[in-house]
Amino acid sequence: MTSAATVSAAGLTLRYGRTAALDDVTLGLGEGVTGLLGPNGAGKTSLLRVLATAVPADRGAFTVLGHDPATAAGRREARRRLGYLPQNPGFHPEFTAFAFVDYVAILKELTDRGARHREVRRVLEAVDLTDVRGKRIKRLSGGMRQRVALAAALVGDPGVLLLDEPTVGLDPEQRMRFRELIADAGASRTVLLSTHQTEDVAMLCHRVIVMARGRVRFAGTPAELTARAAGRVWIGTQRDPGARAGWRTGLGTFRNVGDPPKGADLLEPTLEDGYLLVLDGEPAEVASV
Ligand SMILES: Nc1ncnc2c1ncn2[C@@H]1O[C@H](COP(=O)(O)OP(=O)(O)OP(=O)(O)O)[C@@H](O)[C@H]1O
Repeated sequence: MTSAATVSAAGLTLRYGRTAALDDVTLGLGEGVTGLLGPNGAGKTSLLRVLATAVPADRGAFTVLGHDPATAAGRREARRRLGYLPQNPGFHPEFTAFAFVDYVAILKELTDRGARHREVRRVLEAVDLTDVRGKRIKRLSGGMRQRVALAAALVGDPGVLLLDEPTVGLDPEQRMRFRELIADAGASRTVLLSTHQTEDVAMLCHRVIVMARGRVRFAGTPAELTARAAGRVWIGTQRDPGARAGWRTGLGTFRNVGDPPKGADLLEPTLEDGYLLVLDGEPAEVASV
């Protein structure tokens, strides 16, 4: 479903002292939801912060819907088209849901009070929070707070949404509900979704990017990532020496991922199996996203 890239990045590099949070990241995003997977410290938040224009990269360039944030005018245009849900949204707990989203709308330059309030009501409705819009944020559940943060990111109907681990801490039902909202948002936009949940990616995403140590290690479809583990997952009575990863299941057997022995009892791979193999020093395979 992707056609022309809506977000293109080339050679993005961001260093913190000796750590390369981003190391020569090149990618292209299109409409739909792209999942961003990677272990702790992989650089996911750094990538989202750079693309959100919250932090400038040390090297490299990118465009958002054709606008280049390297120039002041381009940055203003890019920011008008971006919605960003950061990892820790930093709510003021005394704000009501409405007041918080309204505050974000003011920051997004919606100066006409009537039009702004209509927009705030629209985005709160889109995330199903109309009934609690007058409640203080400190009185809302974690799932509701995440929806307030998503509403804030949706203000102004941005063409590009950057979501940093929005499903963390949600119970399965809330997570399902949140996935639906993200899928809706991705129907007509570009969404980049950072997550540790491989099920989020399997159930929701059109594309997936895997990062490790600041580099893109894989970019392709969820099916392509899962296919990386075809013929490489097997069941055994112990962790196999040929396994790159292996763990005891609830049934007491071992699920092994790696190089199976002859005659191994092979299992259908999951996206998580493919992800584990990509992380285990597999050669980088970067298709266009
Ligand atoms: N402000 C900072 N100062 C110093 N180092 C930083 C800073 N922000 C990030 N880093 C480092 O950059 C690297 C990438 O961090 P980043 O937060 O982007 O990873 P991540 O993939 O989002 O991790 P997580 O899954 O734990 O959120 C890590 O080594 C981290 O310690």
